[in-house]
Amino acid sequence: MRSRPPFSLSMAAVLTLILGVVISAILFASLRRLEHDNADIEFRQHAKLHVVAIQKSLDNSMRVLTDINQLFVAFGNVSREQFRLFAEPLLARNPTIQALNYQRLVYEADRLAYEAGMREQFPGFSITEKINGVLAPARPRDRYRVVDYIEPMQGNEPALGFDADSYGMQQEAMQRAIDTGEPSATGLFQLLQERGTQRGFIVLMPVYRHGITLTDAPSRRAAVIGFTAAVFRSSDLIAKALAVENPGSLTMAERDIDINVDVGALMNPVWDEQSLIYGTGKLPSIEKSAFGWLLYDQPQPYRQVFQIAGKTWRVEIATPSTLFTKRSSNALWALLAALLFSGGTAFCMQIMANRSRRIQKLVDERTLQLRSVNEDLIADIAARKRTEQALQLRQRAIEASANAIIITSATAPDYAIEYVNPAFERITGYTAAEVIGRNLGLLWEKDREQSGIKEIRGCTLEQREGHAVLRNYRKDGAMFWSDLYIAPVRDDAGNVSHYVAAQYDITSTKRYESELEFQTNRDALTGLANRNLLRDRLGQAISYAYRYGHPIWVLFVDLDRFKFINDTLGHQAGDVLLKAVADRVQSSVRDTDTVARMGGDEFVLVLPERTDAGLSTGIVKRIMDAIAQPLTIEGHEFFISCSIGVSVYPSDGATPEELIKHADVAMYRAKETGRNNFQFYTSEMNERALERLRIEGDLRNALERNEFVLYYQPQVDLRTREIVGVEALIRWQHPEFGMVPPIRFIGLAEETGLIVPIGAWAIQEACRQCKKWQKEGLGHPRVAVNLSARQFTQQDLVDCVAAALNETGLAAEYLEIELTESLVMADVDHAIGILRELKALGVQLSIDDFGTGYSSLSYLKRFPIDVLKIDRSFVNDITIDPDDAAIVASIISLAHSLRLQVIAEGVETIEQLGYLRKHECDQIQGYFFSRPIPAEAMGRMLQDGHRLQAESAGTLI
Ligand SMILES: Nc1nc2c(ncn2[C@@H]2O[C@H](COP(=O)(O)O[C@H]3[C@@H](O)[C@H](n4cnc5c(=O)[nH]c(N)nc54)O[C@@H]3COP(=O)(O)O)[C@@H](O)[C@H]2O)c(=O)[nH]1
Repeated sequence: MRSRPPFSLSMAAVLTLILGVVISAILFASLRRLEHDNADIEFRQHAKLHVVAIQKSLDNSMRVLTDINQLFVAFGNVSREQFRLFAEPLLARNPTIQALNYQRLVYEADRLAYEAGMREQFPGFSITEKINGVLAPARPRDRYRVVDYIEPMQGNEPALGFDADSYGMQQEAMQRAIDTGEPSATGLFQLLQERGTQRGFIVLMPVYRHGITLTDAPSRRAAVIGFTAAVFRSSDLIAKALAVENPGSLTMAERDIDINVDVGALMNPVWDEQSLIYGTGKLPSIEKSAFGWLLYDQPQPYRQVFQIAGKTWRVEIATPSTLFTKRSSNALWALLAALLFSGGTAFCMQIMANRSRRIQKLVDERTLQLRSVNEDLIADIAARKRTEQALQLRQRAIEASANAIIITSATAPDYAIEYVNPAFERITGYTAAEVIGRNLGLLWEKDREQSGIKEIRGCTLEQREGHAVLRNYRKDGAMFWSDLYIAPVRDDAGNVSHYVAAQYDITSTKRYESELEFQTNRDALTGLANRNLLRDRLGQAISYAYRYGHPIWVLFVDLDRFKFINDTLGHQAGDVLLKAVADRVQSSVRDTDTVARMGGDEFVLVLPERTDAGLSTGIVKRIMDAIAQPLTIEGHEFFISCSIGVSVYPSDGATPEELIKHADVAMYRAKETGRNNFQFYTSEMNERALERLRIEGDLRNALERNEFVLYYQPQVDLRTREIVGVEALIRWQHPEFGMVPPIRFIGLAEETGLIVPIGAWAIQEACRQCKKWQKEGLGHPRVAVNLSARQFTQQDLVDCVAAALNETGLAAEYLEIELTESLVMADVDHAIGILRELKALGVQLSIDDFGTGYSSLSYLKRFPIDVLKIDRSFVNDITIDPDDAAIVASIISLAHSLRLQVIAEGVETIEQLGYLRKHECDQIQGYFFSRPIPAEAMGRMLQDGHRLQAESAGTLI
């Protein structure tokens, strides 16, 4: 049940009411003002009429008096009868006049006669005066102003014969009348004939002797014989005047003005009770208040002053204040009507406000309900939208998934596919249309021997989740690895209605795993086992051998001259060679044997002995033979040999590390004994290997200990037979091992980087020595210094050479830098840059071991070189190998065509010398002339002027 709202005034209603009241009040005030003004105007109009009436009445009376006076002027002597006849109609027409009389001036002398004559008509007549308030015969005096004629007689009898002069108050008026000849009124006094309390007055007008010319006051006084007078009862005069003016009504005020009118008429210009001849009400008091007009009708008093009969008359008309409702209630009614209207309007407003409030409340309630419903609706819509969006998102996510998603029916036995996403189509090559309705097994139907298939089947039978890695097959038959997750989908009742399967293509992962496995255990270049797998396999083999008491052979294979091939042909060619060797080695052994590559050109083989086939050196030879087979790389045929060290389990070691290390030591020994052979490990070999390690350690301190020396091998000019140069060749004077040849430590120094400071020392020392010889006057041979690969890549090589020249003072032209052909060909552009810088110093440049590499003629042209040095290996066989002889001849010819000097090294025999001379080789170097010798010996040779023997040269050629 709805509760009634608490009553409250609406603002609109209150404002309406206030406005209504204000308007009502204004309306009321306006109407009241109007009414009041109307009443005022009306009052003044009527007041004027009153005044006019009074004035007219007085004027008329004065005219009557004048008329009666004119009677005397006209006739001189007027009889009583004539007077009566004349006065009666005048009086009838002017009822305001109490009486008209003629006052005759009677002198004392004439009194008796006069009185006697009068008694004839009026027995007992005598001139009278008022003595002590009682009429009595007038006391004798000079002159009497006797009321002789009086009309009407009735009511005025006491006045007949009265000596008016006995009233002193008339003297002034009488004198004024005489002097002016005009009517002149007396003051107010009690008339003789008055019975009541009313006062009266008399207006006198002189009667002059007939025929006298009146020029001035004295003549008038002298000529005056009497007076005509009009007698007025003051109140009656005004009352009658007002009545005459407004006949049929008591007062004009009562009839016309409809208000009480106070009229005051005075014979005085100022208000004076004594001179008040007529008065009603409370005149002259007028109540005045600022808002009196609002509630009371009281017009402003009307005053008028005028002159009549020598007197100033003042008439004042006022009305007492009366409640306006007495005569005017329009304003009140209007006020009431306005108030009622305002109240009604306010009430209506209140009702409307209440109604609006109720409606508003209802609207609010409905709005709240609607809002609540709306919010619920919005929330519902939002929830639906979210659900829809979530569904769409899932749908899109499934569609966008990079992995295959399959939904199948849970109905056995088909478990038919109902949905597959685009990823499934992409991965398998099947379209959705092709697989829908079929069993997911179509992906592995040609490869059913997989354990994962059993797991997936178990999942569907037991209605559970599951996972399996499977080999699947695309529509085109290509295999791919699939990681398949399957899960049951339950309906609202909890029954399995479908299965959802997510299929991840893990082919790349599998490939990566196998690659990783390969990288972890395999040599990337050859695919052979790497160190890891080798250790693992060797460990397993040791375990097996240990258990069954079988021996194991570990072969350490190192290719001979591989570095040369690698340096000359480049890494790519080296790789080809290594792969070929790997294949040959692999195919030389049993599948169960392990072939590993240790890095570079080193291979290790694990050959466990088997009961069916024992181990023999035949296996080693077979391997060496396989490797020694000719090999063609980039069109060049190579014959490569190897050195093999063999260690045997258990005699040479019990661990993989020991066995590999000892095989390595044996391989070194094999190398030392002339390459292309094999050596079984012996304990002595180990000592030598240890010695090598020691040499490496000592090499680091050799420079500081000044253990290096330079030997010099002379270079002889074949035309002059004189020594024109020397090659500086380093030697290490080891405190224990004696003189160590460079072949034993240069490689080690290269590997360790020690070649850089050692090489720098060699350049410095060679320059110093050469300069010394020059200073000693031993001629000017140039000194050639070998530069290793590591030095050639040294940043400050040029600075180093320049410093050596500067510090020793050797002229650059006497220094020759020897670089191997393979070194400059490794990076031609770099080499050209360095060579140019070196050449800019002024030094000579020669290419060492020329012929062993593959110098391009175009490159050769670009190199700023001076000398080509024919490799010893060609020189060695020029007398027995026509090919080498041809090569040497070609090199000489080529060098000359390029305007280069040619020097042949390794000249040991006179035949070699003869061949070289024949082919115009420029210089030779070799044991034939001199081995490398210490500096002192070289100095002596220079000093001695040692020359190539002409006989020998000539003989041999
Ligand atoms: N980077 C540096 N390499 C150097 C330096 N000193 C030497 N070497 C290099 O060491 C290698 C071996 O040098 P070495 O044992 O001194 O052998 C030289 C000669 O003794 C040898 N030779 C000279 N004539 C003959 C000969 O008639 N028969 C023969 N069997 N051997 C001979 O040849 C070596 C000089 O060869 P090459 O340098 O190619 O002219 C060697 O490669 C040196 O380069 C060094 O300071 N720095």
